[in-house]
Amino acid sequence: MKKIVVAGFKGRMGSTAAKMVLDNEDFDLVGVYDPRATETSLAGDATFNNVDVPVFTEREAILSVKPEIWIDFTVPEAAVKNTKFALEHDISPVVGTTGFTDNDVKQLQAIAKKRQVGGLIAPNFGLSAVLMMQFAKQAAKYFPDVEIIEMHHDNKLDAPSGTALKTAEMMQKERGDKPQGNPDKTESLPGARGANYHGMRIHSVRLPGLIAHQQVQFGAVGEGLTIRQDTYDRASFMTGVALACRKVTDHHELFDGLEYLL
Ligand SMILES: NC(=O)c1ccc[n+]([C@@H]2O[C@H](COP(=O)([O-])OP(=O)(O)OC[C@H]3O[C@@H](n4cnc5c(N)ncnc54)[C@H](O)[C@@H]3O)[C@@H](O)[C@H]2O)c1
Ligand SMILES: O=C(O)C1=N[C@H](C(=O)O)CCC1
Repeated sequence: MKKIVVAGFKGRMGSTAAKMVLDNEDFDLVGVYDPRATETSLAGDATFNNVDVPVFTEREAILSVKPEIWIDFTVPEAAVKNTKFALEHDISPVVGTTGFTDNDVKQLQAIAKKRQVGGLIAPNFGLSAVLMMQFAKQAAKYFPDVEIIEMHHDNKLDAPSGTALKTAEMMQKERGDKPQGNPDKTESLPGARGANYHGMRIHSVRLPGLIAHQQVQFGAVGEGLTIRQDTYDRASFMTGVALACRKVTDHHELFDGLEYLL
């Protein structure tokens, strides 16, 4: 049984992940962590089947339950520190928190390599999102003019989304740098044309009712192509999280994207 701790268990994704761990017979939920928690055990919480799992509000204390895997759905600033902490204690991180910079990822990968610990940081654990990114990369080779419209719930902290940034990075590898639109354009309202990633524009929509959605829209003379992905339920991320928990400990490096474990 894989001994797993979930950081951010009071949140939308952390609570879904903790339930997923409890629901899988090859996983053992040895602890949950969230500074926001006031209880000391999950016993008495029907959401988590009243199981007697210790609740931690201090990171160091988690070492007492000797986890092998650290699932993280927290906030960017905490997640970078949590991932470093996990790696330095030979715990394999499975991180879904978004907002990591390229530099954060590189530094964490260096720690993982040095300590020979396997792990994963993935901006999106949905299989449809992984495929959407791969299809977009493929299309960008032939259609370099593209804009990303990402749409999320209005409680989301980071913008653009981790998925949009990763999609743009993957497409940039195919299309390179290319300014788009009219070079003489003006913006009567600043930001009207969205964020600029190597010439590609990214637009972030935040609305109640949404979960996570993305449209990658390509345009060329006389034709267009739109690739769209929709997440209707956070449960959809759990197949990818469970897969990562089963596979990361077979590796000795920190991967940046679920596609490396599929
Ligand atoms: N990779 C994916 O597939 C995927 C899917 C959904 C969301 N996300 C990302 O997951 C993250 C969490 O999203 P959410 O909607 O669950 O947010 P949320 O606000 O509902 O939950 C975040 C939780 O983290 C806790 N937290 C804050 N600081 C912490 C710390 N130092 N240690 C432990 N916990 C801490 C908060 O108290 C809160 O309960 C976001 O970055 C989001 O973009 C990723
Ligand atoms: O709910 C969120 O926040 C999500 N964030 C991810 C991102 O930033 O790409 C994607 C899944 C949902």
